[in-house]
Amino acid sequence: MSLPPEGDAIQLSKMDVDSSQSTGSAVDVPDNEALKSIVEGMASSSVDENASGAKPKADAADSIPSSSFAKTAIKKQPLCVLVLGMAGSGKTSVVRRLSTYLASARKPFHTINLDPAVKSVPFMPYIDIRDTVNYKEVMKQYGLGPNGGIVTSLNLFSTMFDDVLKLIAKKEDHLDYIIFDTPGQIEVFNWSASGPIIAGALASVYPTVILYVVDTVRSNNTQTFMANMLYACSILYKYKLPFIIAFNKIDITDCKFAFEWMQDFEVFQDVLAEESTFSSNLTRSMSLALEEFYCNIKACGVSSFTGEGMADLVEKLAEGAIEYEEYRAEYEHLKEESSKRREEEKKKSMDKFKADITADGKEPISVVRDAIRNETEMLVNNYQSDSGSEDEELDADDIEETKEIESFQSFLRQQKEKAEQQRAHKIREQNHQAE
Ligand SMILES: Nc1nc2c(ncn2[C@@H]2O[C@H](COP(=O)(O)OP(=O)(O)OP(=O)(O)O)[C@@H](O)[C@H]2O)c(=O)[nH]1
Repeated sequence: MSLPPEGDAIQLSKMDVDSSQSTGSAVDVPDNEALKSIVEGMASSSVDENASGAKPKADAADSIPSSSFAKTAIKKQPLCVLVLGMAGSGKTSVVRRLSTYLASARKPFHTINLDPAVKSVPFMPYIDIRDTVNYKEVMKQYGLGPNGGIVTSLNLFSTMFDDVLKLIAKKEDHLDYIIFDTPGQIEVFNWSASGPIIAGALASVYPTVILYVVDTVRSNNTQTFMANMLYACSILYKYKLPFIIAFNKIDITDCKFAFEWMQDFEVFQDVLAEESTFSSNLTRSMSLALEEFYCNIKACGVSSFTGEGMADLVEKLAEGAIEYEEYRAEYEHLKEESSKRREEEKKKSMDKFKADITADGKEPISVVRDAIRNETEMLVNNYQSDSGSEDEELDADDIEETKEIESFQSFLRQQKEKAEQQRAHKIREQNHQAE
């Protein structure tokens, strides 16, 4: 693990995957301590301002003393943009183009690469999963194929996502956007454990939106369009975060048709009427179900090649950030409700416990009773077996021990009687109250 030279994008530690343990042994847990030291180290290192678009250090706001009301009253938070989409839809290209656009608009941002299998990243990521998890070693050590390796790598990475949050927190005051590029296969993020962990962790701290990239050229086909929309719908309802669809590659095909299909159900039906396959019938019936989904999303057309539509996309992201506030309110409400529920459950079990406590308040009756019964039975058994052979001579120690046993037995009997009396008293009281 080595720190990048000052001025480079900061990287997480390389996960220690020891190739000598290649047969069936578990991959080492990510080196959190090393990460922590990097977090500390970051305080003194600087990030490449030009590559990442971060604000110059000598910002006017920085010259305001930290005790200043103006600086502490308004806490700026970056907008997290999770870029998802089918394989080859152009996620990475969109992240790259958006980065260029934000840099030229002097909007500070960072990019984070969550794709462990990507060969090269055409932008300078602030955090790169490949610096933490070696996906090929994961495949080797777990005996997995490429997809399993990607899923496992992302799952491993998500276990240390709190460290990623700490790294982000170090820079949050200076950032407007944090853009996350995700693995090529959408199911890796969407249906594995890591997706909800990462999205949930981000959304619980920062305004977060999902940017769903669609290949407009391929979506010209009604069935591909419907498959894309069903996927988008499942993501929207799964994460319940503000959702933006970016129809990419509009330099090849205009995305007007897609907007029409989304806005006007009949136009889509007319196109489907020209097809008579079984799948078009299925698509027809499904399109009805998606009407409500279309009302809840924002869409725009972009080209990662020409940069067309980037201004519109940034506008949609800003709307998403506003919409997120509703999510935050709901999230806070849910959090409050669940903590209330937990409190009530705690109180209920406490009451139950108190009701089961003896008069001297030391132990629940049932516990004392069971302990006494067990002890008594054990001692009586021992005593009987010991005294079974009358011919045996008892030495002084044996006599002493027998006396002790007898006296302890009598103590236990008393305790048992006391406990039984209390129990009977309690039952009487309960019956009395019931009457
Ligand atoms: N014409 C055109 N091609 C594009 C555009 N955006 C991406 N591409 C091309 O589409 C292909 C896939 O782009 P990527 O950015 O790698 O897509 P991705 O979704 O990140 O791909 P994976 O992560 O590997 O699934 C590449 O060949 C890009 O050059 C665009 O706006 N216009």
